[in-house]
Amino acid sequence: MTTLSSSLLSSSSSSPLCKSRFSSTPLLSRTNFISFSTVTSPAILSLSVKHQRHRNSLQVKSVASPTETASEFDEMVSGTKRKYYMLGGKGGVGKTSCAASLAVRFANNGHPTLVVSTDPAHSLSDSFAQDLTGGMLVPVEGPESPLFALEINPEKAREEFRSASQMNGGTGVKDFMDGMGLGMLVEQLGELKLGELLDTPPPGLDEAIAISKVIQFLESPEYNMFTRIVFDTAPTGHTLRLLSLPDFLDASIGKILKLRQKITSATSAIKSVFGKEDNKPDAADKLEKLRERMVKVRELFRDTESTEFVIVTIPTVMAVSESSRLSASLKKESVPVKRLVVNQILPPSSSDCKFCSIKRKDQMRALDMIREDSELSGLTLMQAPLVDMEIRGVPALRFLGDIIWK
Ligand SMILES: Nc1ncnc2c1ncn2[C@@H]1O[C@H](COP(=O)(O)OP(=O)(O)OP(=O)(O)O)[C@@H](O)[C@H]1O
Repeated sequence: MTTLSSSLLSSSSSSPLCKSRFSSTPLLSRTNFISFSTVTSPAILSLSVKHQRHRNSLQVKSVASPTETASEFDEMVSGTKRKYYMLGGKGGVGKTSCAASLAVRFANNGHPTLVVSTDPAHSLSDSFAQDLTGGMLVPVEGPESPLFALEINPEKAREEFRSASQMNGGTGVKDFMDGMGLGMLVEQLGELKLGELLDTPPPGLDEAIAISKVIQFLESPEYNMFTRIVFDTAPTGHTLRLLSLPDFLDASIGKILKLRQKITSATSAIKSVFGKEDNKPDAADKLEKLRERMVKVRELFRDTESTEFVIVTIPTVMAVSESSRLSASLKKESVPVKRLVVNQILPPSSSDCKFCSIKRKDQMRALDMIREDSELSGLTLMQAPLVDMEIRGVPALRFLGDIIWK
């Protein structure tokens, strides 16, 4: 266990691993960046070990001391029981890159893995440089064990949800009930505001539906081979709403089902007199299944045995503040959180331009904030350097994953 800020941000003697790709750019000309294209070994962060000052108690994984035996990743990768990793944080901090790199790392360590984007603004396809759209599982080429990716189309998933709910509260039932003089009863369905909810979905609804859709996939025998499921979730606000949504939806669907029961018993006598058939015999079943899946989503998020929420952040005051709030909210909702990934850290450099030295100081301040933050200081930190090119495709993700997930 070592300190974070000093070890990461102290200058290092020049290293063959750090080469500038910006030599023609005046602002960045004297800065050393981690270069994916020039680096062959992922052991970049060990460079900073000799510069660390033991200043605080933060646990920093990638600069592990020689006495440490089991790594964080050893813990994450061990066991064949299915585990879920949800990666979330502020918009643009690198959630997708970190989620995709973790999925590649699991697949390269023997786990058949599924990586799912539940962010309505998907970037998994961009990250893997492969078309993953279509709402179905797509095999990703490259890793040693099977890796599949899934981008859930939120609108399509919402439509399915809507049609399942309308089977009980839609115009078909209303017309029939109106015909029976019982329209008033059906109007109560309107008060549940489910239709409104689906017309202007609150942040989090798409994700709740997306995750329930994943559970639906995983229930089928053809997909039960997956032992690691990695979720690339939507930015913080959506995720927080998602946590309370399953309860809310569960309650709404529960009310609909109760009302349905009332309607059914009130009309069954009339139906038998008129000899009318119930033309949607499985509607309640479908809705009940949906409700059950929502309950599973809620349980999944709180299951310390199989699920972990990993917060991804960058070393800026704004991102750290948001991560702290996210951590507090997750704790309040009893969602298990153990690790914090700090992404885009400027790697050690022998010489700094003015821009970089200011940036470094800024990052140092943010890293100190993490160390002093009551919410974040208890988490194990995993660091990712800022690399000098966009992380796209399996080789680049593998490179990043080998650095972060140690
Ligand atoms: N460590 C890094 N070094 C260099 N570039 C990075 C790093 N991490 C992420 N990026 C780049 O930053 C951009 C945003 O990353 P990414 O899409 O992973 O973020 P995100 O948090 O998922 O974004 P959003 O909230 O919009 O979904 C991408 O272009 C990605 O390649």
